[in-house]
Amino acid sequence: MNMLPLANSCNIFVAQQNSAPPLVDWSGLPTLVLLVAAVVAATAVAVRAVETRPKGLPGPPALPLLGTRWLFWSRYKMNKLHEAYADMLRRYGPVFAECTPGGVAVVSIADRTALEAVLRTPAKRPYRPPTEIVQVYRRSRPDRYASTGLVNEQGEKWHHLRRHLTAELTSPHTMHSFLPLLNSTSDDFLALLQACRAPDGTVLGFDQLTNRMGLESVCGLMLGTRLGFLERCMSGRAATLAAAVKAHFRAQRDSYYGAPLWKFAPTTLYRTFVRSEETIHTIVSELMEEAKSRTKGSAQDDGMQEIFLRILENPALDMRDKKAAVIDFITAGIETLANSLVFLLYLLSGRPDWQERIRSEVPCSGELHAKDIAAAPSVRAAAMEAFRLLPTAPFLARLLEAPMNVAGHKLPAGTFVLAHTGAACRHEENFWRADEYLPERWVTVRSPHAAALVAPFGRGRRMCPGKRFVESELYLLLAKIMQRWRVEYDGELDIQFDFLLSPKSPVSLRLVEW
Ligand code: HEM
Repeated sequence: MNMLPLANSCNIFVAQQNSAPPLVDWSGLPTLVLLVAAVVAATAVAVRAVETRPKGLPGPPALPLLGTRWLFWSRYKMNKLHEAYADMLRRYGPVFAECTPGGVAVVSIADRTALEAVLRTPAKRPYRPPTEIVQVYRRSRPDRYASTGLVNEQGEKWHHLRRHLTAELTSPHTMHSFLPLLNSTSDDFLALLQACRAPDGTVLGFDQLTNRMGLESVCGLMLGTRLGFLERCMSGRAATLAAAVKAHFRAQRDSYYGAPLWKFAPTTLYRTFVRSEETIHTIVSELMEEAKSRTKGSAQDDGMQEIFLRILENPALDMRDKKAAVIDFITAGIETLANSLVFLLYLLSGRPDWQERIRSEVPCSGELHAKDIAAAPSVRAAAMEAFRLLPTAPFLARLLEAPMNVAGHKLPAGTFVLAHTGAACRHEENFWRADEYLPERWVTVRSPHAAALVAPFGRGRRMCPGKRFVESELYLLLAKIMQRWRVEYDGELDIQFDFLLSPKSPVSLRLVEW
């Protein structure tokens, strides 16, 4: 997802109306005119940056031209953004405002009542601020992109894409049909783990192996075929794709929180982003072509093939949108899934008793069916609790559709809001022993228990369409790992913000025979 759900640029209104090429052509502009224009623009922006914070809202001081972004270049580190927000929520309270260099207020909310109100708002076409760098690049490539894609589009265009692209992905029938393939993919993943285990059970670079699992399973789901990313020696193509996805997320983070120079000149950041986007496009296009030629002549009618084929065959969609959708689904699925699995196992390593409990609830070996998972509430509780404590998307971005009163502050329609669900879930007012990993709270509820705040896949009509698939996969993988090994991890996992919360690579954990 470019996750997309996270913070994004605020110059979106301008960018949306302006389909001019992204980068200024400096060569034809006399320097003096340019300088005068820059000074006038800078003065206007500086005045706005200081003025636009909603009245009475606390927050860090905004500087001319920089807004509050200077904080991410001085006091805080961009790769520790989750800690930066935790610190700001402590300093300024559960509702505070930042200012972008463009002078737009971004209101952070971690107050329960306000969060519930924002997440409950029943918008028909919820507006999630797009990632500007993706938008700018895709608009500069009309040969490849008919739109900026499901993740970044808004309004009717978004609704059209969502309606035509996600029905298969979100259907229980599809997931049911996909389960046998998911079983065999998970078995191959376990075989890979086994092959990479040292004699004491240590698996070095576990996160990279889970990335390959994410890649294989999401490609399997979208393209209807196994691609071999779980073979012992990873192909150069898989490694390149995984690296490009990581670079893609990081570049989105830096484009938002770093200096916005990429908007004016083709900086290294912009070029890195373009390279990652083009690498992903090229590799996924190849995979799609290969999958298409494989499906020719094979009249297999299973749920997973339907996703790919139905997207390709849908006459209501432009071919470029179909391709972009498969690319976006694959990009959205790899890291999110891998990070969630690492977080889940890391947290469980501190609860050997809960691992025993899972093991006692699942069959000893063999293929697992939906009914086996349904009969193992401890599996679902373990995953839910990991999503509460370490969600890979710790906040959701929205533009308010209507004015809203938030903790005594009047926010006008159109306000850019960051809903900090992750931070609110760690608050003692919202959860009993909030900072502890206690899966039992999802079996026997202990007050306080603000379950509505746990929103790892977002909320409302823009909620993640991969949710059903991810849940099936995480449950299955966890059950299969627990069938075979218990998990151990020494020390504390180092977590960083790569536009998603991610474990700092490489992660080593131990898979020990029962
Ligand atoms: C653990 C795995 C995943 C997590 C935690 C996750 C989380 C999210 C979140 C938080 C959002 C934003 C929702 C909102 O704004 O309300 C989102 C959107 C999205 N996700 Fe996921 N996701 C995951 C996996 C996937 C997978 C596997 C796919 C595709 C197969 C996918 C495709 C998308 C798409 C296309 C969107 C944009 C939807 C829209 O704007 O209409 N995600 N995801």
